[in-house]
Amino acid sequence: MAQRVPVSEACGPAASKRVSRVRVAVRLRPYMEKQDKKAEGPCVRGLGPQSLEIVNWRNATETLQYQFDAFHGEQASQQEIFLSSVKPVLPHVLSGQNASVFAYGPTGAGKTHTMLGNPEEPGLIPRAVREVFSLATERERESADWTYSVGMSYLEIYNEKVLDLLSPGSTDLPIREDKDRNIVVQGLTHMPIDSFSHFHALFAPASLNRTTASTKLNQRSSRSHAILLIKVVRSLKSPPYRQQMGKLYLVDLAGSEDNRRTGNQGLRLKESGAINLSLFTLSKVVDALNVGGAGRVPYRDSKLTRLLQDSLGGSAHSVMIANIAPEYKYYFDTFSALNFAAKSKLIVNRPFVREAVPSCAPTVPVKRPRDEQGPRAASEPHRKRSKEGAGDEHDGDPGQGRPCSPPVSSVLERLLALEKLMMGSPERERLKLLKTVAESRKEIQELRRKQQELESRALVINTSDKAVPPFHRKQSTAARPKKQQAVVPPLQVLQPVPPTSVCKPLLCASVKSQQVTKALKGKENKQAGSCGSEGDWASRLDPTMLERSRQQILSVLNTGTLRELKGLQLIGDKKAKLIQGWREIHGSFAQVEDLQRIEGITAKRFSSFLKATTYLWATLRGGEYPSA
Ligand SMILES: Nc1ncnc2c1ncn2[C@@H]1O[C@H](COP(=O)(O)OP(=O)(O)OP(=O)(O)O)[C@@H](O)[C@H]1O
Repeated sequence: MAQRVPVSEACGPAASKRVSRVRVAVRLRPYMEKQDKKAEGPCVRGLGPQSLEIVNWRNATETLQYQFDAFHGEQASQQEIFLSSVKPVLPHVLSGQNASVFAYGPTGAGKTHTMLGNPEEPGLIPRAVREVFSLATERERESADWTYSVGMSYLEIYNEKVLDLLSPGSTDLPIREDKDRNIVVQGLTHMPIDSFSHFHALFAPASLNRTTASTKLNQRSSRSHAILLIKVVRSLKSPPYRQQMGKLYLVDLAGSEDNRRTGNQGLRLKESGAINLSLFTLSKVVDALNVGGAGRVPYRDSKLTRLLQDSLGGSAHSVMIANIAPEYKYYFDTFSALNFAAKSKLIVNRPFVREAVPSCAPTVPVKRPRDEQGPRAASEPHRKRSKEGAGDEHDGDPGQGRPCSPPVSSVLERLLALEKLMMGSPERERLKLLKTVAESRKEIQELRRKQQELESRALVINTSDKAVPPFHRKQSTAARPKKQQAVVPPLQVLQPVPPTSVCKPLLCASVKSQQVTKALKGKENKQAGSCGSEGDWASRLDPTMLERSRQQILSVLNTGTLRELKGLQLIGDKKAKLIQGWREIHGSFAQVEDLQRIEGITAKRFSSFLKATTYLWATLRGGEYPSA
C-alpha cells in the first residue's frame, strides 16, 4: 500500500519549510464574435507577461489593472501555457506530493480548449500525462533503486453527483477521507496505465461520457466539473520497500453562468444552479483560506471543494488557469473571474501541512486612467498632466476654468447613467447599451483630444503673457490628489461607513420596522418610481439624511452578516443569501442601486426598499443617524 511521507523525508530537511503558493495564470482566448468583430473591440487586453487591464464599468475612462503569475494573450499556444504553468509542478508528483491544475472561468471562455485541446493543439491534460511518463522513464534511468507505476481515474461532478467516467452508468459515489487524510472516492475505477497511448485509449472514449449540452453562449458547454486523477506510485526496490504516492488532479471546471444570458431553462437551469453553487462554495473556500487562522474552511459544502480539499490550501502544489473572453458581452463574467483569480492568488500551500498563510504582498487590482497608458504618455508629460485634469471633470469642479467641460461631463453623465441602467437590463438591451457605452467612450476620447488641443493653444497664448500663469499647470496640481484616489482596489472604493455603527439599530427595530413596512407597502405600489430613482418622496427628505441612509444601506450590503442583511426592510432570508452570494462572486456593491442586480429585486422593489429603509431609520432615530 502506498504511504504518504513528509516532504522532509522525501526531499530533505529544507523541503519541509518550503511554502508552495497557488500559481495563478490568466489566459485570454481570441475574439470569436464574427458579426461585430473589431466594431467595439475587446474589453480586456494584456499589458505584459504578467499583467492585463479591463475597462472599468464604473468609469469608462479608466481601466482596472491586474497582476498575476502569468498572463497568456490571445496568441499564446498550448505549449507555452504548459511550459510556464504546468510542467514545473509535475516533478513533485513523482516525489510523492500532490499537485493540481484547474481551469476556471465563465462558460465559453476556453477552459475545455485549454485542458483538452484538439488533435492539432493538444491541451494541458495530454501534455501533462506525456510528461509524467517521460519523467518516470528518466528517473528510472537515473536511479535503479526506485520504480514508478502510473494509474488513472476519471470522474465528473454533475448536479452534485460524483459519476465515474471510466464506468458509465455508475451511480453517485461517496467521497471519504482515509486515515492518512487522503481524499478518496469509494468505488471509483482506477486503471493502471503503462504508456501515453494506453492512457489515450482509455481517456478519449471516457471524455465522450462527460455531460455537455448546447447553451446560448457555447454550443458544446460542459455541464459538469471533470476531474482526471493521475496517481504515481514510487516504490523502493529493496528493503524496506518504501512506497510514496503522488496525485495529480487535472480539473476542467464547468463555467460560471449568468442565466439571464445563457437562456437556460428547465434541466439546464437546474444544472446551472448546481454549477454556480459549487463555484460559489469554491469562492468561499478561497476566502476562508485567505483569512487563514483556525476558522472553518467550508470544503464539505460542495462535492467539488471536498474533492479539491487536498489541492487548495492543503498539501498540493496548485495551479489555476483562469480563462477569460475578450468580448464585451462577457464583460461582467470576465470581471468576476479576474476578481476570483486575484483572491486565489493569495492562498499559500505548504506541502503536507494543512495550513494557509496569506502572502505578504497581496496583488490587488489597480485603477489607473486609461489615457496614461502607452509610450505616448511617457514621452508627453505636458499632455498627460492636462489629461489628468480632464479626468477630473466629471467631479464637477468648475473653478478650474477648463474649456470643453460641459460637453465632456454631459457625455460622462450619460455614460454613467447608461452603465447604471445596464446593470438591470436583460441580455439584448444590455448588448445594445454596451454598444452605446462604447460609442460614448469614443466620443469622450474625441472631446478630450479637442480639449487638449484647445489647452495647448491656450498655453501658447498664455506663455506670451508672462503676467498670467498658464491655467493648465494649476489644473495638474489640483488633479494630483484625486488621481491618487484612483489607485485604490476597485472593490473597496465606496465603503465609507464602518459596519458596526450601522447595523445595531436595525436589528433591534423589528416590531416598529414591521409597522413601517406595512404602512409603506400599500402606498408604495402606487408611488414606486422607475429605474430605482427615489422619486417624489426623496425630494421631501433632507438630502443629508438621504445620503446618510444610502451610505448605511451600502455598508450593510457590503459587510452585513446574514442577520444584519435580514434586518433591512423587505429583505428576507432568500434575498439576504443572494446578496451574500453576489458579494462573494462580484465583490462589493458600489452603490445601493446595484442591489437591482440581485435576482428578484426589480426597480420597483428596489424603490420600495429604499423608501421603507430610509423612512424607518428616520422614524427610529428622528432623523439622527450614527455618524458615518
Ligand atoms: N485559445 C483558443 N484558441 C482558439 N479557440 C479557442 C480558444 N479558447 C477557446 N476556443 C474556442 O472557443 C469555444 C469555447 O471554448 P470552450 O468550449 O473550451 O469553453 P469552456 O470555457 O470550456 O466553456 P464551458 O464552460 O461552457 O464548457 C470553442 O469553440 C473553442 O474551440
